[in-house]
Amino acid sequence: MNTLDVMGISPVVPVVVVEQVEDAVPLAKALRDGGVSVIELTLRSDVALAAIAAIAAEVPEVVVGAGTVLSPRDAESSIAAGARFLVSPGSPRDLLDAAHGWSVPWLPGVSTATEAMNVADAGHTEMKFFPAAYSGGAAALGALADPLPNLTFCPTGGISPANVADYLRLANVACVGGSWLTPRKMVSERNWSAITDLARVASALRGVD
Ligand SMILES: O=C(O)C(=O)C[C@H](O)[C@H](O)COP(=O)(O)O
Repeated sequence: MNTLDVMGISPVVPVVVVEQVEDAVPLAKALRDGGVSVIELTLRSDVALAAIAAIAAEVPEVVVGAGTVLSPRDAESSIAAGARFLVSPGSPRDLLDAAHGWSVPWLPGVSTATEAMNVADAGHTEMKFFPAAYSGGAAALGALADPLPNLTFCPTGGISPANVADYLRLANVACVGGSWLTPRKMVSERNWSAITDLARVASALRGVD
């Protein structure tokens, strides 16, 4: 599976924080049942790697990746746990160098034309635009398409049902990332059917034809 394959699974990639490892599998199934078969599970909790491993083993039809990959060590431990892709908020040199050795796709983060050009120079044509809403939003991202037509983005950060369509209609956007499919309260209450409902709405969104 290459980076564009991962980006093509769902118009919205849920960005998830799992605090209790036993929530990982029902959460993945709830998203799947709503038509969202991809998860960016952030390394922002102590159980994140265990949660990735549980989903990879028990819900293999859902493509689970690791988010908040800040170091080569994060990347290696995520791949060892079963992550099938990696996402970072930025694109520092140590990650760009180490990425050549990774066996799974990686979305480095950028928020400016210069960063996007550096990442492209390192061989990546797909990247995360972060934090999207605070870096000029859909208008800024759309404006990058003229000078950088070969690059494809997954904008993330401040995207919601209210503005998601502005991003998905851009020619240089393959998917968006967002935390709104798995609100913290719904997860802590284990309200899986409500998460399935949110996923169903998101999976029906359309990108550029
Ligand atoms: O953890 C990371 O690596 C991140 O890059 C942060 C996420 O992308 C945002 O937490 C998602 O943003 P919201 O949808 O605005 O909540």
